Amino acid sequence: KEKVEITKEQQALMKIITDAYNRHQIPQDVAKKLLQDQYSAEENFLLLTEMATSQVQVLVEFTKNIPGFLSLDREDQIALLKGSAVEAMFLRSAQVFSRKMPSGHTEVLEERIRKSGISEEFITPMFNFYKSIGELHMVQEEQALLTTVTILTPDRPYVKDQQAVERLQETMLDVLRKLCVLQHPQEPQYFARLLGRLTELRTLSHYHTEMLVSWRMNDHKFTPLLCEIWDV
Ligand SMILES: Cc1cc(OCc2c(-c3c(Cl)cncc3Cl)noc2C(C)C)ccc1-c1ccc2c(C(=O)O)cn(C)c2c1
Repeated sequence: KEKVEITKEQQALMKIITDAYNRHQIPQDVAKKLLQDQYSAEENFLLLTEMATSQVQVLVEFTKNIPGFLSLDREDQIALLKGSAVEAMFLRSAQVFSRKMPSGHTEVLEERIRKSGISEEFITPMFNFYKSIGELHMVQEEQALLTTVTILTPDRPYVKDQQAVERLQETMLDVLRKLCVLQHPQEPQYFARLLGRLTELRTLSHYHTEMLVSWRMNDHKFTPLLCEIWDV
């Protein structure tokens, strides 16, 4: 039985990424708006759009703290952010649901998502994903590393130097694999289950493109930042 050991530099890498992940969160005043009492589909859409915009800003700041990311080709950095934003946001909102936010927030957030003009065919897989993430009971280091692995996916559209991204992603995957073995010794398949969620994320991301199209058709407006990152 090989002894799994996280090296000193892997420990340091994990600390940088986890601290950055915890430091960059949606500001409380934005999150609090979820509790205001208007519940129309319009109001819900506007609130969620504000959450998404704030979340993208948080994501950009977090990504800058991934060791090696800023050394990548500038255009590749943009391509990675555009290509992974939706998946990173699904991961984050899933973790918000599984973390059980302050009393009532989770229910309110679920209610607003269910009543924001998203068709049932997308709501079901979305909440199934939230549930499957919750069942993993990830520690915060695993959450931060899984988000980092998602951002560092080499085969996003328009990435030129895929090898450079692959090298960074492999570094993160190695730490995540060891962490899973150490955190879940009784579950040798845990790391494989985590990576399975990344496949589920890709499917959700395709659904999301259709969600955007149907919102557009109903003349819903997005913010400039979301238009840029989602090409809407
Ligand atoms: C919960 C949500 C939704 C959201 O996007 C909302 C949307 C989505 C969509 C959908 Cl519904 C579900 N998952 C992912 C997407 Cl990206 N698709 O389009 C939109 C808008 C443009 C209508 C963006 C961000 C959060 C979010 C994330 C983190 C936190 C957080 C914390 O970290 O402490 C506290 N709060 C209240 C959070 C809210």
